[in-house]
Amino acid sequence: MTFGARLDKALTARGSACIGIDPHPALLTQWGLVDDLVSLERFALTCVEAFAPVAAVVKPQSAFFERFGSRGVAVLERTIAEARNAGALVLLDVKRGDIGSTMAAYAQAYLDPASSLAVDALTLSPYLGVGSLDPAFDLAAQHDAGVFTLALTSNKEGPQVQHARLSDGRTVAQSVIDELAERNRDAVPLGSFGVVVGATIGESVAELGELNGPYLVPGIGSQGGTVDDVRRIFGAALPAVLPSVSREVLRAGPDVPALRSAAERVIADFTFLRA
Ligand SMILES: O=c1ccn([C@@H]2O[C@H](COP(=O)(O)O)[C@@H](O)[C@H]2O)c(=O)[nH]1
Repeated sequence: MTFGARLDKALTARGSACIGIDPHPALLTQWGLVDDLVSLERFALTCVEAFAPVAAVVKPQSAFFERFGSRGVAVLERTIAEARNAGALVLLDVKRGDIGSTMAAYAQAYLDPASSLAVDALTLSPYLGVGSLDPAFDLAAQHDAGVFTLALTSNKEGPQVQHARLSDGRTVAQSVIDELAERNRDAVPLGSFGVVVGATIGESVAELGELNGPYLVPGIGSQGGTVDDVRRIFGAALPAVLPSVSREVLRAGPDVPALRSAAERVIADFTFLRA
């Protein structure tokens, strides 16, 4: 089954929410942990226990694992494996992007099922040109995995690049979405090639109705984005929206039932997406 089909099924069964696993140093401290590898593992596996049985998607942020070097990456591998075993789709937020020949190696790392870092989907950055990501798109298609390519990010610096206009008048963000839409053409019920559109973007400078793929929507909660922002930005595309929340939920830890309740509140807030 393609990633798009698996995601569609998971969103129907579990509700539309992606819960982030972001072991920020400040959150480790707030949880009464210290900033070390043992705490990283405790934090990540507590998140898996709380979220993976109920959330459609969990999203580990690779940076917070990589900062501990190879042993942090080993914790990430265990986090990915345990979350998938518990029934969640795992979307790794790692924002890779490089020239095509190097991109092929990144793709192998995250999308080849034989890799210890293999995930259901990952995030990609298109700013070496969307075509440079083709090796990842091709491997994702080969292994029924998914990708989410940055289009309109939630940070305030994004518009400088993403709102720029091409010679044909389209914004850069629109051109990214259009290339992914081409990859999703004819996919049923949902394509596997998603884009990232933040809840904090204000008015969209891109047409969001034609992707036929999922929208990963970060920026909700700690960055100021709201449920109403999501409703306003996406219009007819709302059923394909995957809202993503990290710190707002993680602050409920380290108690597993409290973390799960916080995740379930996010799921409940977004039931309207597929009502
Ligand atoms: O445009 C983007 C793309 C990715 N992110 C990532 O999502 C989470 C957001 O965390 P919160 O605590 O919910 O703010 C984080 O991992 C970012 O790297 C994003 O925020 N915006």
